[in-house]
Amino acid sequence: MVAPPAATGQVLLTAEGVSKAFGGAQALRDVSVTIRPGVVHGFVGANGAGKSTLIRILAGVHHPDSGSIHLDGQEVHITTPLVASQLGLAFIHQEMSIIPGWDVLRNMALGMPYRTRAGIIDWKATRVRAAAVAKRVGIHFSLDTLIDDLSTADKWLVMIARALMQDARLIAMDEPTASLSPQESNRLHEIIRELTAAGTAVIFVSHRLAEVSELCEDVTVFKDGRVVRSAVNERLSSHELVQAIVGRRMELTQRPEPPTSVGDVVLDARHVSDGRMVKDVSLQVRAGEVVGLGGLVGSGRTEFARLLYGAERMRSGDVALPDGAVRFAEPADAVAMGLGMVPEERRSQGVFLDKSIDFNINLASLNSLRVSRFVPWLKLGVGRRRAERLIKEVGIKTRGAGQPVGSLSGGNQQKVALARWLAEDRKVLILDEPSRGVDVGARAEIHNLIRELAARGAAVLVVSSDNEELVALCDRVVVMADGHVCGEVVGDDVTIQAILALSFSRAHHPKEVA
Ligand SMILES: Nc1ncnc2c1ncn2[C@@H]1O[C@H](COP(=O)(O)OP(=O)(O)OP(=O)(O)O)[C@@H](O)[C@H]1O
Repeated sequence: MVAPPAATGQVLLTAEGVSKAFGGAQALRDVSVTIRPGVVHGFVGANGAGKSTLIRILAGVHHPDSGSIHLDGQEVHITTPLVASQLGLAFIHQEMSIIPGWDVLRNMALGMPYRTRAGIIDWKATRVRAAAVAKRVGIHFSLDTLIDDLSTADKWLVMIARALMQDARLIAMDEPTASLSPQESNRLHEIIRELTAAGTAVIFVSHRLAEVSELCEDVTVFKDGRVVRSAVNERLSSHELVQAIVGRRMELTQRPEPPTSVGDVVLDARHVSDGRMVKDVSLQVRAGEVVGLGGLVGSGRTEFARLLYGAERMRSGDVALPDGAVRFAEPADAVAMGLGMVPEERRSQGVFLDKSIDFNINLASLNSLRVSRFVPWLKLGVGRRRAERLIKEVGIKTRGAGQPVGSLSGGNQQKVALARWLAEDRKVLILDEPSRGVDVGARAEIHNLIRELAARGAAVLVVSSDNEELVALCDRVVVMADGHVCGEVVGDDVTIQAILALSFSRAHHPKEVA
């Protein structure tokens, strides 16, 4: 197959007829893509469709089984990440390659040929260049700031600055906005527009189809390792993108049916504070209810959820479950008491990457697999069948239950983190960003599963920065700002506008002294 011709202008890079298999799994089949200079090119597709695999091939991390790559019309063999970098190709992934403990300057300079004077790194010259690049991407903090002290959005800026330090001609960004607030995403979009205006090509991977539609002039849609649509100089609407990705029309944001029966309060948090980010928060969730917790980044939502399941210590306040007041020292205690949780940081807190899907799914419900209370054996066959059933129900794209979670695509790892809590009925589920990185079709499936769990009597608290998700999923949404609960919307009043209005409601109040 020949790369689709760019309708207008020049061509920077083409991949032609690229195929790649991992073991028995065909990740890419005869894929062709054309990247134009100065253009934002969106890569979209379901989880496991092959987007990251193509990017890793361009980055020199994987090698194609067949096919070719041309840069400026010349065939190139990107055998290692160093070759990619020398060719002017830069890559920024979700799990950013920042060096903790280093300052911004050293993180920006990483990977570029250091300027040396008499064999010693010339930090003075490096700093001058870094300062110019930092200004270009709108870095407003000192280059001496410790990288660990930056927000995710600011770390992205540092990564973009690093790419520019290397004079990158193409920057591929894998889900850059997945962890950013709408405001931070808008700022990143502006920077991307400036980069492309100056001639840099950008590959932009995202499951947020509205932003792809707005930002990307060219789009490639992947499905099951193939390209199913290449749009050149043509903006596809969100609906057109959904149709290409899932192969059918789908409503994007619909309110859920109201619950048929809501029971007693199951999770009762009163006056919870951590002395820092969470200030006197009270919230109740009843059996059968899906309650959303919204607010801007930094509002204290995630911190509050982490206090509830024992990942952080409460300074004051009470949390009660039906069996009485609880104060968990660690998440394992919460799990033993019938809580389930999907933490925000999936890769570091949610799943064991080197272990199989089977192991990860059954991890929280090992007790139910014991042959008897007195025998330390497990009914492994039961566990395996349970894992296989859930793989089907949640739609995890895999070769089988024995596959290590680390070799799944990002969105499929998230599905495993969620499936663990579907293995057994949980009284309370706390889900932080449950569909981050999950494709549009699977997202709807995950939402259905969460609603089903609630219908079976679970009390569900969903923390999300994605207001569309809160509208599509929750019966009621509590909004936090500045560490406080600043309001609540219920039923038909749950709209994106109402959540946003509440999120900003404290913005003009003077900050309290904690
Ligand atoms: N290192 C690997 N070993 C085995 N299989 C792999 C490896 N990397 C990717 N795969 C498989 O290749 C397929 C394509 O995965 P890829 O990561 O490219 O998908 P993706 O479109 O980026 O998905 P997502 O949106 O979830 O990030 C998946 O089935 C995945 O399990």
